[in-house]
Amino acid sequence: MRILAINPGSTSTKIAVYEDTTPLLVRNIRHSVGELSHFPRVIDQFEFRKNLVIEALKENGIPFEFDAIVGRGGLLKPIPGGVYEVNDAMLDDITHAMRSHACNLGCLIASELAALLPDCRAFIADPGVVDELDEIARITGSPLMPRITIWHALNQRAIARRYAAELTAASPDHPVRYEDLNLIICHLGGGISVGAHHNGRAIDVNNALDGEGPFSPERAGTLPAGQLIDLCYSHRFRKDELKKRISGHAGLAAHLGTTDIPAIIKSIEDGDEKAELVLNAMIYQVAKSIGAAAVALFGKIDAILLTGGIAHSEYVISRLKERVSFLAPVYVYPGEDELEALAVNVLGALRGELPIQVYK
Ligand SMILES: Nc1ncnc2c1ncn2[C@@H]1O[C@H](COP(=O)(O)OP(=O)(O)O)[C@@H](O)[C@H]1O
Ligand SMILES: CCCC(=O)OP(=O)(O)O
Repeated sequence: MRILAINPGSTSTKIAVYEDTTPLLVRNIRHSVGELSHFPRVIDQFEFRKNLVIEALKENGIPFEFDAIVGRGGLLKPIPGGVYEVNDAMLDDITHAMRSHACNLGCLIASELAALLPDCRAFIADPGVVDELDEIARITGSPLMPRITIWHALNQRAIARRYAAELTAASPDHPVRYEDLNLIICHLGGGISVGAHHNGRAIDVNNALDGEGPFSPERAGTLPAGQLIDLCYSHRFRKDELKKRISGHAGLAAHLGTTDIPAIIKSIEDGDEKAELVLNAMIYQVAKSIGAAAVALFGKIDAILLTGGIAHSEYVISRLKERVSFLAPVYVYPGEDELEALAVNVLGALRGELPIQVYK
């Protein structure tokens, strides 16, 4: 089976081609804040990102022949995890999605490219709206505003399974499954999500997109609600501009004008005190979220797993470990397994080993 996996993130477009479980191509195309600022809305990046995928295939001599195309995404209604075939209801909900994020493009690009080929099917797997919250975690102080989650479901699960597989490989007589573990998993990407996983379910995890949790390279995280309301009525910003102050032009992008962590660390080394304070504040907020997840798990934690692009950074990881290592052993999985997870999920579905769910 030949599978094309497409993962549009807030700061990158990642693609991979798999022949069954063998990767034939893996590409990570990074996008600067300036490059994406030309597009008023994320949905306007559709042609740009689709063409990047087609060009990457051409440049690497990969023929446009696939059994399935799978995209990460999108921000649908809350649904159980798993593999879903793209259908009209999904495309309609994505096209009219209330929330904007690059992962919405994954579903749209997969669908459009699959339609160019006879017998090629389009899928998504474990989108960011996978919802397994404990009921107690949904309640906020306002009945008007129950909590929802938007998070790196695909990668957090993939990393959890990888950790369990590593434990099993180390002690084959004592096989361990993700479903046996209590884990805190922190994805450090353009957005940052911190999940409390209890026996294979993310019972609590922040909404990494819409103003909840730690701030991140391009998200505001939790904001002071009163000040936000005052800003809404200040006539200083239009609604779409204010939304960008929560997701897009927020976090490190708003404070420092870049989401590029290596560049920020370089300027800290060159003596930029503002950059140092802001990056350290982001690390501090992530550590506090990990502490909150520890409480959700009653302090019974097998491991803390740190993943995402920023987990490549020794600067960030060493400072995070300093604050959270007292809770549980910390393991680092730099980058993500999202492309492989997309391909493996779809392969399982095409082989009849995993159910293909229908989005309604
Ligand atoms: N080698 C690296 N060292 C430190 N930070 C990195 C490295 N590579 C990527 N990053 C940072 O990781 C973030 C993007 O993470 P990623 O998981 O790719 O996110 P997304 O899917 O949101 O685009 C960016 O802020 C980027 O600067
Ligand atoms: C879909 C929400 C998860 C998220 O924030 O993803 P990115 O880090 O890729 O922006």
